[in-house]
Amino acid sequence: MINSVEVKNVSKRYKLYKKQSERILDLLVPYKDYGEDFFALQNVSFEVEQGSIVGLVGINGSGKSTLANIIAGVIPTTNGQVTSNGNVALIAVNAGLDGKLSGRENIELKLLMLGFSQKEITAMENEIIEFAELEKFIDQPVKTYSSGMKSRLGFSISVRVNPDILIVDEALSVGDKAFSEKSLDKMMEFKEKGKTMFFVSHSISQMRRFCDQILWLEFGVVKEYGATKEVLSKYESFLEEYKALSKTDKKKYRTRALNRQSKKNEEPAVL
Ligand SMILES: Nc1ncnc2c1ncn2[C@@H]1O[C@H](COP(=O)(O)OP(=O)(O)OP(=O)(O)O)[C@@H](O)[C@H]1O
Repeated sequence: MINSVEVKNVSKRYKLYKKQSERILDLLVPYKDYGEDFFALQNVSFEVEQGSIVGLVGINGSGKSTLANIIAGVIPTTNGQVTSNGNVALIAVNAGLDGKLSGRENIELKLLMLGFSQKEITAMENEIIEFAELEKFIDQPVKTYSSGMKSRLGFSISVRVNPDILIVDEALSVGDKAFSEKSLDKMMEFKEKGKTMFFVSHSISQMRRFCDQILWLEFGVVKEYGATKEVLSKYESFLEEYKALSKTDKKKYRTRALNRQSKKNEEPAVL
C-alpha cells in the first residue's frame, strides 16, 4: 500500500513574550534569546496509507489544528518534515477566505489560483453556491457571514476542487445538522473514491462513524495512533477520568503538561 502522507519528527515552536519589549529585543538582539519557547508539537511522527481516514483527537490545546495546518502547508514546521503524495485542501472556518471579498469573489479567486480556466470556473461556481446553501448572501462580503456560513463556503469550494488529500478541521461542527449530514455524505463519497482524509472534531460519534485510524495528541506529543475502535475507547476512558478531576487537579494536570512544552529563556535586561 502506498503512503499518502508521512510526518517525520515534526516539531512546532512558538515564541511567547510577556511584554512587547521582549518581542522587540528578540528581533533586535540576534545573539540573545528572549521570551519563552513553547512547543505546540514535539517530535510527531506517523504515516497514513492512501485512502485512510485519520481522526485527530485530544483535549483543547493539544495541537490538532497546528498539525492540520502543517500537513496542509499553511504553516511551516520548526523541525522535521511532511511528505504528501498529492494536492492537499484544508477546510477550516476562515481557511483561505478573504473577508473583504464576497462569497462569489472568493470562489472565483480560489479557483483562479488553482489554475482553472474562466469557462471551468463558471461551470463550477453554481454548483459550489448551491452546495453551500448561501443563496442571496453569495454576493455579500464574507466578513458578514456567520461561522457556519463561512465553513459551508470553504467546504463546498474544497470538495468541488476534488483534492487528493482533504483535511476537515472542526468545520462541520459549526454548521447546522442538515449541512453536517450532507457534508459527511460527501466525505463518504470521497472515502469510496479512495481519497485520504484527516478529520479534526470533538465529536466522538462522528469519529467512530467515519475514521479508520485515530491519532491522539496530548499536549503536542503523540499519545496513541492506531485503529479507531481501540484508540477511541482509550481516549474516552481518559476523557471520563479527566472530566472527573476537580478544577484544581485539572489545572495541575495542564500546568505540568504545559511546563513540558515550554523552555523559559532569560528575562530581558531592563532598558
Ligand atoms: N500562533 C501561536 N502562537 C503561540 N501559541 C500558539 C499559536 N497557535 C497555537 N498556539 C498554541 O499551541 C497549542 C496548540 O494549539 P492548537 O490550536 O493546535 O490546539 P488544538 O488541539 O487544535 O486545540 P482546540 O481543540 O482548542 O482547537 C496551544 O497551546 C496554543 O495556545
